Parts: sequence; C-alpha cells; structure tokens
Amino acid sequence: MAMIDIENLTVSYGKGETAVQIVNGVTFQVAEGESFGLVGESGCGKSTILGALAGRNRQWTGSMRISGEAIGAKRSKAQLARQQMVFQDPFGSIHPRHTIGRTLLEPLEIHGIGERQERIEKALTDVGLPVAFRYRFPHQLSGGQRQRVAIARALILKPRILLLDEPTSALDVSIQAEILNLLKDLREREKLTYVLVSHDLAVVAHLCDHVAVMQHGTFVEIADKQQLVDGRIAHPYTRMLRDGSRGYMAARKD
Ligand SMILES: Nc1ncnc2c1ncn2[C@@H]1O[C@H](COP(=O)(O)OP(=O)(O)OP(=O)(O)O)[C@@H](O)[C@H]1O
Repeated sequence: MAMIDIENLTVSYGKGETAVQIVNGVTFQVAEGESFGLVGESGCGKSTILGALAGRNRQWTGSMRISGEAIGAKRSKAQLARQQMVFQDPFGSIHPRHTIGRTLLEPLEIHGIGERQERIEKALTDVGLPVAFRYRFPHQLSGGQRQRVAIARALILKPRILLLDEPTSALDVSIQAEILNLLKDLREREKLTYVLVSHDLAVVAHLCDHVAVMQHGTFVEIADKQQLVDGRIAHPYTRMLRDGSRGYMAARKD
C-alpha cells in the first residue's frame, strides 16, 4: 500500500469568473519511506500540490489517499497531523518574538497533545540541537539552526509524511548539505515519507527515489533516481533542467 496515493488531482484558486486551475490532473504514488521530488519552472504548481496534500489548499478535486485512508474536503486533526510542511524560509516561518520552546509548544496545544516537555526535548534532540535551545529566540540562531527548529516543529506531531518546500534553498551553500543529510537521516530513522519541492535537480537526486517534472500544472515525466543520475531521461524539458545542474550532479553522484 502506498503512503500517498494521488489520482487525477486538480487544484485551483479563486471563485467564479476569477477561478484559475493551477494543477491539471496529476497522478502519483509514494511508497512508505520513499522520497518523491517535484521539480519544474517557477509557477508551474509545485507548492500548490504540497498545499493540497497538507490540507492548506482546499479547492481540489480527484482522489487523495493518505496511509490508505480516503481524504475528503474536511480533515480530522489526526488526518491533518499526519503530514507536516517545512518551508523554504526559516526566517519567515518562525515567530520572531516567541522562544523556540513556545514555537514547538504551539502545535501540541492546537492538537491537545500531552507530554509536552518530553516531546519538545525529543524534537530538539532529533534535529541535533541542544535542549537548552528551547529558551532561545530565533534571532539568536543561525539560518541552519532555524531550519532545524522548523523541522523539529514539523516532527513534534509525529507525522508520517514531511512536505518539504525548497527546504535548503534559503541557506548558505555550506549549510545546505548539512540540512539535506539531516533530512536523509530522519527519514531512515523515523521511516518518514517525503514529498520535496525543489528547483534544483541535484538536491532532488541526493534525496529522492523518484522525481516528477512539472510544466504548466501537469507532469511531463516521472523518472527514478538512477535515470536522473545516468541521464536516461526522455523529455527535453527534463534534459534542460538536468543540463542546468550538471556539474553539481556529477559532484553528488552518491
Ligand atoms: N493563494 C493563491 N491565490 C492565487 N494564485 C496563487 C496562489 N498561490 C499561488 N498562486 C499562483 O499559482 C501558480 C503556481 O504557484 P506555485 O507556488 O504552486 O508554483 P511553484 O511551482 O511552487 O513555483 P515556485 O518555484 O516559484 O515556488 C502561480 O501562478 C501563482 O501565482
């Protein structure tokens, strides 16, 4: 059974005459413990798919099954907790005047979950931060540490799926690999399933088992990691993306 099973998903924004369909009938499955990448030019609908999976974009049609369960228009708290998002910008996504502890407490309060102190400490430890960081404020942390907090906040509800929207692209190059490796370790340790949006095929090749290439709201190709690394990819657009990150891909052929 696939952890994520999406059939003919369309997603739109706006109502009536101003409604615009952004995602035009995409179909994909992600097995438990796998990572599925979404790449494609800016505005093609990658984040919109993540938003629909997360329950943030509710204007969708098609069929969505998560962990074998059919997802409807309204989700229970348990269904919402099952997948959590990590955004690109760790500066914008964490409240600047809340301590890290308070940031991590918030989802537990919203979902009415107990054992809060233990969970906060475990979440910080899981992302490689000292537990004393709970008393710090975001401005006292580096960009990489803030992204670790954003990942800890996503993990604190014990989701089965992480939806990662360009999780390293706002970070210094030297920090990017550190966060990618953390995500890789976490996936293996916690048996998490990932959907990762990136404009960078090298990042996708590093982390993902399969990748869908998007153009104008549809998938033009789904390739596996080996096809990507070996250059056995069919669609001209995919080749163009690959050529754009060739040096990087060669450096990361692991
Ligand atoms: N809340 C919204 N209301 C209306 N239109 C939106 C909304 N969010 C996104 N869009 C539009 O939907 C289209 C797809 O946006 P989306 O963010 O999914 O693209 P993307 O592929 O993730 O791009 P990028 O790589 O730039 O993040 C864009 O044209 C965008 O302007």
